[in-house]
Amino acid sequence: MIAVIGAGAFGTALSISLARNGPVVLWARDAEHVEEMQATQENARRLPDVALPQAVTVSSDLTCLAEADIVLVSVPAQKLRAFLETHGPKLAGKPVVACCKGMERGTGLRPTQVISEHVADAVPAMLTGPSFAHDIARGLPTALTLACGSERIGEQLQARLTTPNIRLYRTTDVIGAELGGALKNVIAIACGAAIGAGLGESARAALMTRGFAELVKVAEAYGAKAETLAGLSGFGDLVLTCTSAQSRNFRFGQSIGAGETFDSGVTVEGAATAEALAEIAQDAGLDLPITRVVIGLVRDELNVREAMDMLLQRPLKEE
Ligand SMILES: NC(=O)C1=CN([C@@H]2O[C@H](COP(=O)(O)OP(=O)(O)OC[C@H]3O[C@@H](n4cnc5c(N)ncnc54)[C@H](OP(=O)(O)O)[C@@H]3O)[C@@H](O)[C@H]2O)C=CC1
Ligand SMILES: O=C(CO)COP(=O)(O)O
Repeated sequence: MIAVIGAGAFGTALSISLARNGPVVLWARDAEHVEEMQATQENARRLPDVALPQAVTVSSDLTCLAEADIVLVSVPAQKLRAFLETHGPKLAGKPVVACCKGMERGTGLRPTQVISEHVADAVPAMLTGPSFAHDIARGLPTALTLACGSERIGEQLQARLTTPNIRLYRTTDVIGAELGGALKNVIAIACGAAIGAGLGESARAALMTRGFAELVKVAEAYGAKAETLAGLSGFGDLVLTCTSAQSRNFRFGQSIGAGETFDSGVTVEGAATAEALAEIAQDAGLDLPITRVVIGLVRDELNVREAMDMLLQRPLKEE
């Protein structure tokens, strides 16, 4: 059986799709939330208007993990450590698939590194790529990356987690898959801010392209492979997130650009990841101009016009 930790939008969507292969248990920390989902067969708080199939059992009791041979963890990257500090030992020895996109503030660690710190004999893997929760839950076609350092376990996970509407490509480049997914969210905030401020589609294309160059610079410095970054988990997800108003990171940027408020309860991974990235970039001697302006925008230390001037007035260089 497959267990999914975290009944957010993504965990719920993955459970719905995986249930087409067999039984799934979806764990949520809040017993009241679980009761609501059981009563209505829907996760109205996080993924409204999609029915939970019978093959999904919703529970707030982690003893369900004993029966699971694969565990997907779908809590936000900044919340992963808190979950594992309490419950990590229950995952010992199992393949644990991180489904979150981010870099931890204060440590700069990737989700699979946080898992390895807290789960004994962990076999960490990563599921990432261009997909909105609602698309997956509605059965629309998607293609994602499954990254696992072990070729053998990666193949097993690829087979078990492929569903009728999720086609999985496999890689052993875990670093590349994780960093692509984390960093594209920062660039999506920049693109959203440009569009929200009315700077136009040419500005968005420039930010996506130079943002991708920034993503590649960081990820290669940490050992990622160029082909992973050019694939679904990097370029693919950058395109989706920077061009769709379904993206929360993009919408958050758009609200900054338009001078509007944004609901602080909405998960926006790119804001914390930009800060984490700046912390590690300084130590690694990396110059990340787009990340820098995103931090300025998020902290409200810059407006969009000042951010654009900062980017445009940098010394001229070769592409
Ligand atoms: N939504 C999407 O389209 C996609 C999301 N992702 C990634 O999935 C990850 C999760 O996002 P998403 O599901 O959308 O987020 P949501 O905001 O919808 O849900 C977050 C979930 O995490 C739970 N949670 C938070 N902290 C803890 C904790 N300490 N212990 C246990 N559970 C916790 C929340 O529980 P509670 O409700 O009790 O607060 C909630 O169920 C992110 O990294 C995101 O980038 C990836 C692809 C697509
Ligand atoms: O990662 C995602 C799409 O692949 C979801 O993006 P948001 O978190 O910006 O909504």
